[in-house]
Amino acid sequence: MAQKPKVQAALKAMAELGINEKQVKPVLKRLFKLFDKNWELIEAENYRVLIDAIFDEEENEVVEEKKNCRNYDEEDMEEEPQVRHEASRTSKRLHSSGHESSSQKKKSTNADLESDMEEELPLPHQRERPLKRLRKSHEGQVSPFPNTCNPMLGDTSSVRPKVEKDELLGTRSPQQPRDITRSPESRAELQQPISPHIGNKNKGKQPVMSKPLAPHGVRFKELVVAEPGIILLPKQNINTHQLLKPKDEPFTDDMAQDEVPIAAILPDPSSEENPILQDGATVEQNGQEHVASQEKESTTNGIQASYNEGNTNSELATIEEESPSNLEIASSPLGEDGSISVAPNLDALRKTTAWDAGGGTKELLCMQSFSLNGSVSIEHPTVVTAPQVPRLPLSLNGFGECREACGRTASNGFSEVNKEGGLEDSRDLVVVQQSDLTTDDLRAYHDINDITKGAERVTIPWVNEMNSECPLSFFYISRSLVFQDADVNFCLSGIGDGDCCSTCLGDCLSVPVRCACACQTGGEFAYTPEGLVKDDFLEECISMTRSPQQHHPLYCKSCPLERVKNDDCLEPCKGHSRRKFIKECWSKCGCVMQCGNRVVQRGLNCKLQVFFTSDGKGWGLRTLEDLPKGAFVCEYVGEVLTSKELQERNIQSARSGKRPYPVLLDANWGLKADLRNEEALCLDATKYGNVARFINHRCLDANLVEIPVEVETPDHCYYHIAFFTTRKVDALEELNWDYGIDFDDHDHPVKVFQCRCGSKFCRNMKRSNRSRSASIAA
Ligand SMILES: C[S@@+](CC[C@H](N)C(=O)[O-])C[C@H]1O[C@@H](n2cnc3c(N)ncnc32)[C@H](O)[C@@H]1O
Repeated sequence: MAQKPKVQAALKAMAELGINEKQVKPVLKRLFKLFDKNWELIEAENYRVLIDAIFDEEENEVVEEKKNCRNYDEEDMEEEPQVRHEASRTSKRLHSSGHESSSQKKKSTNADLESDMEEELPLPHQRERPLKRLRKSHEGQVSPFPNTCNPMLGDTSSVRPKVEKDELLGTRSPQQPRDITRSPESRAELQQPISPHIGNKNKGKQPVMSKPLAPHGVRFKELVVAEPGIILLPKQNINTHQLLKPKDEPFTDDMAQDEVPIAAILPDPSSEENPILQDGATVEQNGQEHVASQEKESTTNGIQASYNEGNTNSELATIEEESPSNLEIASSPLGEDGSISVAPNLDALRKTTAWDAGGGTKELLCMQSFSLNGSVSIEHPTVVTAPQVPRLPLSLNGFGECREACGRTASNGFSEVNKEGGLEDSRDLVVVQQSDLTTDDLRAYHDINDITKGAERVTIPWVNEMNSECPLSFFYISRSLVFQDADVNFCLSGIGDGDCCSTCLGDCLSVPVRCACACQTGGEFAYTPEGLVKDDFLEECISMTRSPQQHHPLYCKSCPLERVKNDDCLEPCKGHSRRKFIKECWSKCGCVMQCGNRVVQRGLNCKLQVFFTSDGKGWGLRTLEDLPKGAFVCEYVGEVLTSKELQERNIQSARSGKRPYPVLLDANWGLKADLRNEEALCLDATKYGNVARFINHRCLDANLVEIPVEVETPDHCYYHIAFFTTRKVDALEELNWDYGIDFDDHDHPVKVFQCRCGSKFCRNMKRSNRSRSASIAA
């Protein structure tokens, strides 16, 4: 009986979620036994386990009902099947909304819960499968499952979703988003497994870590509404990542644990030379001393300078001088989106902002300082202007939205506005496994008119003319965000005078004298006044990508990729493509946002469309307008991971069958001696990404080339990967880039997928041919 108050508390908590006692008690009882009477486990994270188990229970019931329904169908073929299915669903809802099913009745007649808990009864449905959904209740929130996303309707949590007539009749159009506003009961439907990607193995059935809130996670500042339209940003570390369950990703092929990220170049395996470097020197593949030292003179002075500067206390003084000012963040896609105040403080954390271009949600993330004793706190001002944006209801994976019914929201995945106009972050929401989402759910999740959910300057529709599949869910972000440990330092003090053009005015391109930023880009502006990459610059970038061996790849003395494997024996570096950088003007520059040397930072601006390819590559991206050669299309946006974090994800993904799909930011890896793991970065767009995650691979003659672009930091560790057209691209052509995969590398079996690029230079095809001829020869 000692548990009674706890039982009551649990029942109360569930009641607040709209789950009635009769549903809760038998589940609670089982958990109690399962966890050996350990209430802590049951209570953890606002009864997360309990909620999950209740959903599981419901799911089983749904399956049971479906089975019964099927049996019934067999007996009675007269009734129209779709109607029956929907009727079954309706009946499920009715059961859930208070009308007891016979099974529930049985359960509800159990003896008193407390006394039951003391008994050592066999557990009827003891599951080994751990949590299916994660939930964190929201303080002060009336109901986490509002039945409406219309803020004007107030709390309607007690109202059950009515079954629409067309839903009953199965007449809802396939493109019509279903009302994703559900009661907890109706959410049982979401748990029914789906297979958006046929052939996906292990569809998200791996366990979720039940360890709550381990110390990783994207740390976003919580947005708190002080008054409509004004958001305060209290300091808080939020472990969003932990709330995200692994989900099926759009990358459908197996990748080995030691997968090579797609930006890694792999030297010709026939080449014997893969020199191990000595004394910090990098050596090119033919054994000559590497040109890294020359490179350092020409390209890494800035790096060194910024590190040195960054480490001095005098920088703090500089920051203090500048602190009262509001600085425009030029990296905003719109430039004018907001300003930041640079406030000196001695926090261990450095924060910066990333926000959508729609003028709505601001996401903040914390970035660890690596150089200063103090830190620069870049806080976004209180300028969120979407007070009337509705709070999202229970959403599909915790981040979806009810756009159809509610109009456009400013959310791009990290926070959302509640009924009162308050912003909430994603941790308050239920996370549903990707594999649990039905096609209809996904259709509702993605705005068919804009997969970016308003995060970009332009809308990007998606279309599937091939089948009924929908893009899998992911968090659309328009700017890369640090996952956790990456030393990304958007520190104004880190930008030396030589790295910016503070004395410039207007448009740097319009004056004959090259500004400091141009000097950082090899002495010339990379862009034409029309905003295209200059032909010779572009050609060199293309050549470096297509023939990396001719451009002397860079070899790390101790490659971060190899280092993090924790092997006893450190493997030699496999080589990294040499790159040409573009340095754009930024906040310390005196020029205007429309300066011709600010292209990537102004964000995506082409008419694009996500579409389902007809040649077996899944989703792809195409242009809806003709694009000239050298045009900026988009950048590759994702989570910024360290090489170690990448390795951890690789290990996890090898276990789960899902993998990250990283692109290395390795352009300076061979240049900087003793690169720390936290400086060896990559972008992973698996969960958080932008439209670039839909761009498919094409061997060699791709119509896009990736060019490293530095905006906020000149250290070459973190930079933007921007895609530019390699030639004129016609409207409706699919966009593609060469992932740099070496399908021939047997040491690292990176058979990410069976390449269907269709290029006559296809490396995968060549390999298949070679192995075929080898087997014929044998
Ligand atoms: C970055 S995603 C591109 C978007 C992806 N097609 C989708 O449906 O979400 C990379 C994945 O797309 C598929 N893919 C990309 N290029 C391909 C190609 N040339 N041939 C076959 N599959 C390709 C592979 O499954 C690969 O793992």
